Order: sequence, then C-alpha cells, then structure tokens
Amino acid sequence: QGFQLVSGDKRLDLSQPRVMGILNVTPDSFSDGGRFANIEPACRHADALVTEGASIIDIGGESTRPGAAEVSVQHELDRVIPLVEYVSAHHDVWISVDTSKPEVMSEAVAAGAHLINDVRALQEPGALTVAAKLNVPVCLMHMQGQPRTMQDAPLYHDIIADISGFFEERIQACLAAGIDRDNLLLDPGYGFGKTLSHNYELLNRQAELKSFGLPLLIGLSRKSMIGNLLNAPTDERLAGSLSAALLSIQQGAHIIRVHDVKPTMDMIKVMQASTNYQAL
Ligand SMILES: Nc1nc2[nH]c(S[C@@H](C(=O)O)c3ccccc3)nc2c(=O)[nH]1
Repeated sequence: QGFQLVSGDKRLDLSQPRVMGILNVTPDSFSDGGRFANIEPACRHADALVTEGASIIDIGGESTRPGAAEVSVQHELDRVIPLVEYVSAHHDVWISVDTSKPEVMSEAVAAGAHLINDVRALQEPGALTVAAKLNVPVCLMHMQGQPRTMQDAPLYHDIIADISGFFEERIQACLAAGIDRDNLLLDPGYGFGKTLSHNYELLNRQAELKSFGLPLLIGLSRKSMIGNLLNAPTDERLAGSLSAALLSIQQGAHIIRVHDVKPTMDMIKVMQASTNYQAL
C-alpha cells in the first residue's frame, strides 16, 4: 500500500522499504552516566548511519536486555536528548525515540524527534495521553511479559492470533485516547517473549499482520533468533540479519530497524532490481 508517515511538516513515503538505523546510546558509550557525557562517538555513529542511507535514526537510552535494571527518567534523558538535538541540528533525517517513558517522549519530540518507538506499546502510565498530545507517529510493539522475565517461558495459543489480539486492544486504547489511526505503526517484537520456534513461525506468517492496514516496523538485526540458530556472536550475524530482513520485507515489512544500514540498503537494491528489471 502507499502508506505515508506525517510528522509536523515532514513526510516519509513508505511505498518502498525504509531503513531505520540503530544509534546505540547505552551507558557504556558514555564516560560517566551521561551527564558530562562524551557524546562524540554517538554523533559520529549518527553521521555514518545517515551517510549509509538510513531514513530514520532510532535513539534509545534504555537497554531492554532481559534482566536489565530499570533506567531512571533523568538518566534516560541525559543519554537521549543530547543526541536528538545533535541529529536534529545536523541532518534532515527522521528521528525516532526508543522509549516507554512519557517524559522522554515529550522532551525528545520537543528536541526534534519525529516518531515514538515504544517497545511497551504506550502501556506505561501517562504514555497514551502524552502520545496523543504530541500527535506524532507511534510504533506499537508486541512483547509478552516484561524484559526481565519475558524469555522464561514464552507461550502462545496461536502466535499470530495472540499478537493480533494484543494489537486490537492497543489500537482501541490509542483511538480512545485521541490518537489518530494514521499515526500508528505495528511491530510484532521479534525476540520479545518468543522462543526460537515462535520467532521463525512469526517470520513465516508475518504477512498475516497486513490485515490491520497499518505500516509494519520490524526489528531482527543481530538478534538471538539469528545468533542461536547460527551459533554466532553479534558481530558474525550480518548474513543472517540480511536474510531475515529480506524475508520480512517479502512478508510485508515497511521499515526495517537495523545496525548495518549500508548492507541492508544493498540488499533492498538487489531485491528491487528483481522487480524493476526493465528499468535496468
Ligand atoms: N520497534 C522496535 N524497537 C526495538 N528495540 C529493540 S532493542 C533490542 C534489539 O535487539 O535491538 C534489544 C533487546 C534486548 C537487549 C538489547 C537490545 N528491538 C526492537 C524491535 O524489534 N522493534
């Protein structure tokens, strides 16, 4: 479909697959907790992601690693806001903020972010109200349980039906809060409360999620569903990540959230050449 995202005076055409580049702002990329942070490396990384062709830069300050300690609002702000400000000042690229905290959503949009990427699908207190007020596109991601315990015993009756039921409920909650349906994106949350088998069934059946008539945002890059299958450390998962990304686009993905932007852009070009061969 000809989906288009609108945020303020920016438009993002989704008639072709778009790449969202992951900008890591984890605590260890700062000198001391982020207050007097050396954000230089993260700024250089952002520049590279834009140069490689990312349409969106995803900036997140909270690791959703299973077992990760909760990050305070101030700590998350200290990491995220300086980078939103840098990217907004130096590039025309879309900026998404990967957060579940309403305060971080507000400050990030005020600092120049265009899209909210919430792995908790606006379920935190106050998140729905703030997202409605900000009136920017929001990605609703599925997660079974919480990061600390989600991988203990994932269980589904039918994984597509269960995730669809979750999306139905979250979409209704968003509409009731005054969020425009045109501002919603869906993400099945690969690796968030899913076994290896669940993740590959989801990839096999992902196209069934097109029934919502909403853009699909997908995150597969370097995930354990690739690492465990290949028995590969994170820096040896590129081929697997590109393979999964290609399958996901064939199964309806509009935005792919990745670490390796240039290789993913190359994959998309090869994929598109196989359909627009007359133009070659
Ligand atoms: N929308 C959307 N946002 C996301 N944020 C992430 S963090 C994840 C990772 O592997 O990047 C992760 C999980 C656990 C620990 C570290 C990093 N994953 C997604 C996704 O799949 N979709």
